[in-house]
Amino acid sequence: LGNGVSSEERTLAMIKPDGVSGNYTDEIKRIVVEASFNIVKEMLTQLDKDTASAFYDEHSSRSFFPDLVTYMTSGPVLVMVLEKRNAVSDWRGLIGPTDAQRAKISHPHSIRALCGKNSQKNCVHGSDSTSSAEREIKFFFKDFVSGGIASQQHDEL
Ligand SMILES: Nc1ncnc2c1ncn2[C@@H]1O[C@H](COP(=O)(O)OP(=O)(O)OP(=O)(O)O)[C@@H](O)[C@H]1O
Repeated sequence: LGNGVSSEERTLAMIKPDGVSGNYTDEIKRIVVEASFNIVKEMLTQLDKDTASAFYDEHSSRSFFPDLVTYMTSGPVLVMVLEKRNAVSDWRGLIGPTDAQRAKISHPHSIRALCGKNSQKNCVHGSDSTSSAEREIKFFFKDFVSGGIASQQHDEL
């Protein structure tokens, strides 16, 4: 098209504290690259309580929320922006179901089957829709324009 618009889609992926501390980062990144995702941003960061709570705000009324925040702040996480066609659903497919115990049975080749432990310690995160992806990418990478026209951030000058 020549106007910078691409048909690529972006999603936010995160290797959660158990994945990073369990040394699964290299293996997960190998799976990401083999599945033809382009890693366009990455950041190793330690979430504090406010940041983890804000990220999972939609679950704030759930009984597991305090434990979820404790888990997500228990060590560094690796946040990545992944790009390919159908990135959101393809990444959700690769990570498998939320409950890693179930993943081991129903999706034995999924990432959560590989490195998750249960319904909380499930090793990785993936945006569940294109609108969540856009929100989550902005959450971690404020200046990063999601959705294809990433090269035009300076034209307000
Ligand atoms: N029943 C539960 N008990 C404990 N923790 C849970 C439970 N359900 C979900 N969680 C935790 O909260 C996170 C968010 O839950 P959600 O239902 O959005 O799952 P998900 O979309 O598969 O996971 P994520 O949003 O992290 O990719 C889960 O990934 C998990 O860490």
